[in-house]
Amino acid sequence: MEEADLFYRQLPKVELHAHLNGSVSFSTIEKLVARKPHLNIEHGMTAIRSGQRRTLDEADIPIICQRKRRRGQRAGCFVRTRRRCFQVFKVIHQLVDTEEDILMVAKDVIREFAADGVKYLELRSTPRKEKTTGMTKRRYVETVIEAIRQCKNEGVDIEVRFLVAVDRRNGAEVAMETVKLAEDFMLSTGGLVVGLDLSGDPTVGHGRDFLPALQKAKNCGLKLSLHLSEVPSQADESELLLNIPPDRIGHGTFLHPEVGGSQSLVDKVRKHNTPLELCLTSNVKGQTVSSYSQHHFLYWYQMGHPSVICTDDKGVFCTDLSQEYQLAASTFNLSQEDMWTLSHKAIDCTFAPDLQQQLHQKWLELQPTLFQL
Ligand SMILES: CNc1ncnc2c1ncn2[C@@H]1O[C@H](COP(=O)(O)O)[C@@H](O)[C@H]1O
Repeated sequence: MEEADLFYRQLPKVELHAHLNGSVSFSTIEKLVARKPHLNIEHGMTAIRSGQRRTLDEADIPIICQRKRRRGQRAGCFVRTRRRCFQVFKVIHQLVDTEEDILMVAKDVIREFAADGVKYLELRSTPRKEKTTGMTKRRYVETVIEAIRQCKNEGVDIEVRFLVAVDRRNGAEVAMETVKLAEDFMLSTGGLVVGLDLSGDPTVGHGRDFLPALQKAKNCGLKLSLHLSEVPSQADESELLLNIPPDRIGHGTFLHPEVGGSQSLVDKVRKHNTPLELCLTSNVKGQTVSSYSQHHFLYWYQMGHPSVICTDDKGVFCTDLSQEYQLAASTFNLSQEDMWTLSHKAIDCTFAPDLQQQLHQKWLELQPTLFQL
């Protein structure tokens, strides 16, 4: 491992934007595929490798076609290259449809983040009911919580909290039910469930439909992390959602005036000092940002606004948090000390105020050895 790789791996980090099923690694996918060979799923269908890009919308897919048997080739399923980002999640959901799968996936993801030097992780996931296997939304959340507890008992060196996710595709009524579920778990898990996420295909539905559910969540003490302006032309929606206001913003790619947002949106974000969760590789591979150097990280970072580097979907986008830190440093010419400060400041953006002092302490303990490398 090169010295710079080692530095970013050993740098203590905070991950605040990680979708559980988007974070499933290659080795876990292999275990899932072995459990469900009848699905004929190949790894190329669950990840977007380097050099590959996908647009975010999921319309006019899947184009899962039967491959004609040619000499030297296995028959089976393949997906045409124009498959889009959100289709990939549907494939992963087919593979992860029992409590046993969720437990394995969540434990593997937690261990992998820990091995990557992440000391505090906020996982988010959409509770799913699966008729065929009998999994309920409540059991789904209970199983993720069980995975977090088991990792803790096994001594994995990471603190984990959970955000219950609302998928915008499922509409306002389901969103309200999800808030109720999140509230129940916030009260019954001793602080492991800390908030609510609004995510899903940003081109589907309108944020105004979710205002009552989001407001209810906020009123009952859940922290709000909202995907906002992830795609262009959502200024009206962002304006409405920023009025709540959220506690953190996912992506915020098109908030600023240079990319079709507005100064009024930027002013709102700045007024509340709302941290942004920024996911470089996800945005480049999802084609909402044309290249790393064009990423809006620089806009907010130069302003001194709280900006936290995150992975989004480390499995789907074939990345990890160390790599994202390293990419940001090399793209924007930032020093290792700058990246240290960035990871340290991320502690103040977590939804676990009870842990912040302990995390600051940990960072200070690790600092001398890190800079001796
Ligand atoms: C690429 N940027 C993104 N924008 C919006 N939502 C995203 C996302 N990446 C993932 N998700 C949301 O997370 C789900 C998968 O994890 P869970 O099944 O919930 O654990 C996706 O179905 C989508 O709703």
